[in-house]
Amino acid sequence: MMPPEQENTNTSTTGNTGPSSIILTNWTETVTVHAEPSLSSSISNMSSCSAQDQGLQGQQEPSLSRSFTILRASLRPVTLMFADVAYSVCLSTKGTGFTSGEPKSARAVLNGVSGVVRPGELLAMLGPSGSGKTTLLTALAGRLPGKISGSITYNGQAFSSSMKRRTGFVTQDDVLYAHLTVLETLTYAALLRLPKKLTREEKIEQAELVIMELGLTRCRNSLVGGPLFRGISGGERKRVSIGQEMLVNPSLLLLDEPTSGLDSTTAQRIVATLRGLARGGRTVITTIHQPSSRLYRMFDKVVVLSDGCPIYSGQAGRVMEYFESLGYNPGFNFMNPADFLLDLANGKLK
Ligand SMILES: Nc1ncnc2c1ncn2[C@@H]1O[C@H](COP(=O)(O)OP(=O)(O)OP(=O)(O)O)[C@@H](O)[C@H]1O
Repeated sequence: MMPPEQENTNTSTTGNTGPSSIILTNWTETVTVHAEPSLSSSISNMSSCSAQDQGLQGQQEPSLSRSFTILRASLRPVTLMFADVAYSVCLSTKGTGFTSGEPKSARAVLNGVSGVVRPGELLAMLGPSGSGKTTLLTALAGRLPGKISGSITYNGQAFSSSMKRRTGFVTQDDVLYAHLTVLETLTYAALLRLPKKLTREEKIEQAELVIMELGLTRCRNSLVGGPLFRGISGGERKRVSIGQEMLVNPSLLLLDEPTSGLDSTTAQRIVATLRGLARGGRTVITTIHQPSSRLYRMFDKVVVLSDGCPIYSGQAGRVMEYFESLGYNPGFNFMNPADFLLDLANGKLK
């Protein structure tokens, strides 16, 4: 099955999302308006706040507007294009694999995957377990070892160290220190990762802003916790991990299963956050398992993988129309498109 559209390969940004109207405007607004903002309401303001931002500039503390300007300047629109991406892993055919003379066989993990994501867009990768979502995400983040065939470009260029600095990657398994509080975790991340141009106070301020933006105020002084003692909840952990990447204001943000194990309301808040980050001028890509139709509607684009092969890559809203044109009919009108796609990817619909 072929992807439905060969997307135009020019690298211009979409619509009105440029570096001049980014999420950080919302952070300042949140600080001035809410003690503990509702995430969805703060997110809903994101894409339209450049005018408000200008209005607020005069009222802000000097340090806040300075750090805001420095971070805003670091945002660069990134158009990510991947074409015909294929990747194989070497497997030992017998024995333990510890001796170099053993015969090896290759297993294709990705096969001919293409797509394009522009600034302002949120792309979701769907597919059954083992279909290659994490492998593709890791490849797009420039972190996959070994040879990848096909092409992956960032504004038409290969992955570079400057692109690496502008990329945020949230892995499925977080690496957080159990004995630190949420505030300490994000403050240390800010002190270590924010540019030297910012003062210590400005960096701490950014950590506080991210806490508010992600609705973590209630647990800001709670220990993160771990396997040996209980700390913050699973959803809060995910948001702390996302916050660590949000702090550095990445232009390209990739997340592996940010909603796994979460209730539908928390999952919706996280996807709303991601959409808000995209609308602020970023390029956002996430893998996701079994999204509800409410979540599905928040995606701009989807790539659906089945055993490493793409069965769809394009606009999320046109998926049903595309498969209907191929003769695949869900049979009733109110089906969650994600359920339909996963049935297709699992080979349940013939
Ligand atoms: N280095 C490797 N060595 C062997 N097999 C690998 C390697 N990397 C990936 N695979 C295999 O490739 C397939 C795709 O893995 P991947 O983690 O990308 O799937 P996924 O769609 O993200 O799965 P899940 O939803 O369960 O996380 C799996 O069958 C996995 O076992």
